[in-house]
Amino acid sequence: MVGRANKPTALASTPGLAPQPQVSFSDDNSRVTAVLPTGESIEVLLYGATVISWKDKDGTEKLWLSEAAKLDGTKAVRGGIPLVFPVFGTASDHAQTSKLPQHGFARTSRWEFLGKSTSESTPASSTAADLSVKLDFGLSPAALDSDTKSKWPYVFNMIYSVTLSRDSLTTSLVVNNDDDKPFECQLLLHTYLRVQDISKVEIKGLSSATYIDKVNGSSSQQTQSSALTISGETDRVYTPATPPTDPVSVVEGGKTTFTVVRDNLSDVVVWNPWTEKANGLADFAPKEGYKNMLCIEPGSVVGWQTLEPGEAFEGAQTITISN
Ligand SMILES: O=P(O)(O)OC[C@H]1O[C@@H](O)[C@H](O)[C@@H](O)[C@@H]1O
Repeated sequence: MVGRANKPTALASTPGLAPQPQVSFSDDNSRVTAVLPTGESIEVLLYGATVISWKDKDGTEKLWLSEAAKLDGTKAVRGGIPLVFPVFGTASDHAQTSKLPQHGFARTSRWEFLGKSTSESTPASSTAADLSVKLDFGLSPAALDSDTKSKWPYVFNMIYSVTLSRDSLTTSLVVNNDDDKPFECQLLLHTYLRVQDISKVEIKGLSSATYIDKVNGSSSQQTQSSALTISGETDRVYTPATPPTDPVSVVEGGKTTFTVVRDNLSDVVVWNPWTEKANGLADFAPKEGYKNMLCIEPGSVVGWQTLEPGEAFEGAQTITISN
């Protein structure tokens, strides 16, 4: 455990040198916040290691968080970036995870804050160094309740790293199998992006990708023919054929607002509940909020990752904003 502090603190600068701009930081034992000297900020709940806020230098929120989201640890957070592990949705036909609730237990477990670190980079366009901050969180069976442990009795260890830079947010999840038997898992970064007006949004980078449409319940694969627009309930699991480094971008009113680059995550879920589904979700508010959100969820959810004893799987996303 590193650096518990109740009041905001600034990370130390090098002794003997003029004081440098610093990252300010606070940890009140239920949420961790970090603010770059240039104004960008993030806030992460220990419950679920859920990123609940990401603001740019002007204080503009980039993630959508429901006004009715429970932040007290009684329910998975509706908004931000909940973590899905070890099962996406429910999987009654998959023996190892069949007893687990929807989207598994990572988003409803209390994670441990492991520590923070900063790094500097000098962009080509500037001589001043930019700071970024990385926050690390950990989860292992020790933090699970006995009911969850009985439903998923594997010894594992996960590290989730959240890195805030001036124009981007990277979230990276590493799963280690510390057991003496293999286990199978799925994982997903369930990112709720904030948009101004969903009717003006186009999602690019999925053209020619195959997908399963969960709204019509069909298990047959379809192929995306052009940029995707959202005009009704949308719940699709895409598996782009392109390398995962090819970005998925969100374009609003003709301007690219988010670019999502995946690392080692082959699938992308696109979800918007639209009117009826949003009405049915007690923690979704305001009910018109579906117009201001779009879930772009990089993951590994089609099929299963098998981890042998001692093996690890790492997947990450980097979301870049254009101002
Ligand atoms: O209400 P939950 O459990 O947070 O899930 C929200 C949505 O999450 C998406 O990832 C799923 O594809 C949807 O089917 C689901 O409705």
